[in-house]
Amino acid sequence: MFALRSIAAPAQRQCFRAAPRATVTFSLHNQRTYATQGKVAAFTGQKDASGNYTVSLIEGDGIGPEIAVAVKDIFAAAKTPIAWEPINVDPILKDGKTAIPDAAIESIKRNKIALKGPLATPIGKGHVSLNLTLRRTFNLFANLRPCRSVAGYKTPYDNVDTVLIRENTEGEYSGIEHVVVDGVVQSIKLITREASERVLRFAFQHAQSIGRKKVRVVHKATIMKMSDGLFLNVARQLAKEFPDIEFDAELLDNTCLKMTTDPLPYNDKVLVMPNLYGDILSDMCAGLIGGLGLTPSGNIGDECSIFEAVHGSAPDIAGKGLANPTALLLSSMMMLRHMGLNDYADRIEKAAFATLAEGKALTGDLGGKASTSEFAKAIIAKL
Ligand SMILES: NC(=O)C1=CN([C@@H]2O[C@H](COP(=O)(O)OP(=O)(O)OC[C@H]3O[C@@H](n4cnc5c(N)ncnc54)[C@H](O)[C@@H]3O)[C@@H](O)[C@H]2O)C=CC1
Ligand SMILES: O=C(O)CCC(=O)C(=O)O
Ligand SMILES: [Mg+2]
Repeated sequence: MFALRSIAAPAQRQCFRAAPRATVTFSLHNQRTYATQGKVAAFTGQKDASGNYTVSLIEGDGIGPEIAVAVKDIFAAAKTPIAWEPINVDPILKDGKTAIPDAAIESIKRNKIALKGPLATPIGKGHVSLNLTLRRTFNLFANLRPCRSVAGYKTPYDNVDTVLIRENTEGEYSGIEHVVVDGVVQSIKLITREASERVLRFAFQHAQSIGRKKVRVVHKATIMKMSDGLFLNVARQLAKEFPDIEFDAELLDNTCLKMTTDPLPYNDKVLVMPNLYGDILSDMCAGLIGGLGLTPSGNIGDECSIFEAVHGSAPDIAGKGLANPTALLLSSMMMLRHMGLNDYADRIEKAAFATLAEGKALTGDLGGKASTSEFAKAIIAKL
């Protein structure tokens, strides 16, 4: 996909991978974590004449096509009633702004649902992030990012089970930047009552539906008194509508300290926060359980939803068959549950967790030697 991009190519970046660790077994099966309940509108896609739902598929950049093949193979082996509709989201310019091609927009609008591999973003000059463009185009206001320890894969923290919800359409990612004078630039963090209220409402509803009794806003209203202050005040007001949910708030830096010291007190909460904080905290949470190869996400909107891993295109390992497809696979499990295909999700997820727990066919990020496709085949063998 890179080669086709007219606007710019992303720079390679130096990254690190989680160190391999020994494995132990413990059990952790709270499938409600990987659900999307609390959504404002239910999935309304229709089956075709063969009984399949059509899902728009963006394979993405870097490791995207490799992990997408793994998910497609597993879905085919599980006879999941999904017909994939591959779409091309190479950016176009509309009125001087980065936009998604019309055919891709129509596909997602028609199907109401998409699975997406990572899309790379150029640093500095070049097109606006296509990930953000997709979220804004379809008004995918809530980015749900659950993060759960993988049974059998030992990290410094056992039984992590965090649920993070990130405002997904504005905040620090509004993309409103300009040069004031040479050497001085301004970037506007836009926070609106409307977008804050809809993501906060989603957070309270999601907490109710997954049986969590606490919602916590993560913020920096001490510094960004007006913008984060508005987000926090809207949350305080909204909390009155949910008397069964305990509401509180925590400063972002303190949250980072506490989560990396002991994440377990966060297992009974839903965390909700402005855009950038959620972006950073969700990668941090991934680090608690074994890395970005393991954490899924859903971009939830009223009319359609797009499911994707938390991670990016991983240029350091792309094209080598090394990528861990678990994060995209778990994202597709969230997608299946969102579509009401819970039995398929349960079955595939069980096979995936059994493969991870067994530890014989792990990818390199988890200390194993298996390729992406060998890992996928091991899951298929357990279906
Ligand atoms: N939602 C999306 O599509 C996202 C896109 N990006 C884009 O991805 C590109 C690369 O960004 P980076 O900062 O390198 O972050 P990254 O998430 O692509 O990679 C960070 C580190 O995690 C490892 N990693 C990520 N996914 C993995 C997997 N499935 N299996 C094994 N290891 C994995 C990578 O090898 C790398 O060492 C950038 O252009 C960025 O804009 C970044 C994050 C999210
Ligand atoms: O769009 C990008 O380039 C990065 C997005 C990102 O980091 C995320 O969605 O977590
Ligand atoms: Mg990110």
